[in-house]
Amino acid sequence: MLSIALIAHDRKKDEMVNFVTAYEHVFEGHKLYATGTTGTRIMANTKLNIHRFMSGPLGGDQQIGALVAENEMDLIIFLRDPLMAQPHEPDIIALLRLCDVQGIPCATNIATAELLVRALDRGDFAWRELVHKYKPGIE
Ligand SMILES: O=C(CO)COP(=O)(O)O
Repeated sequence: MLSIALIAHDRKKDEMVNFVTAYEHVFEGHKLYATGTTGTRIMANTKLNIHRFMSGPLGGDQQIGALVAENEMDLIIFLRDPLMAQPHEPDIIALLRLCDVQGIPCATNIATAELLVRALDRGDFAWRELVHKYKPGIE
C-alpha cells in the first residue's frame, strides 16, 4: 500500500474527479491524501476514503510537502491550473521542488497522471516499498 496525494486547482477539479472515478479500482488499494477542497470533491463522488489536509491556499500544499520531505509520499497527482495565478504560488513551487529533491513521481497534467496510475496498477511502483523498508529514521 502506497501513499498518494491528490491535488487540483479549481478549474481542474472536475478533471480530477473524473480521473479518480475512472481509476477508483486502482486508488482504493492505497492510502490517499488530498488538499481540503479537492479531497471533499473526490469523496463526494467516489467511495474512497481520503485524509484531507488544509485547503491549498491555507497551507495544504505545505502539509503534503512535509510528508514528501520525509520521503513518506509515493506519488503526487497535482492538476495545476497553468492559466490562473495562485495566491500561494510559492507553496506550490516548494512542493514541486521537494518532489525533485526526493525523486518522487509527480504528475502535473492529466496525460502524465494517466501514465503514472497505469504504471502503479502494473506494479511499477514496487521500488517505493523498498524505499520505505530501508529508509533511515530522522536523526
Ligand atoms: O490550491 C490547491 C493546490 O495548490 C488546492 O487546494 P484545494 O484542494 O483546497 O482547492
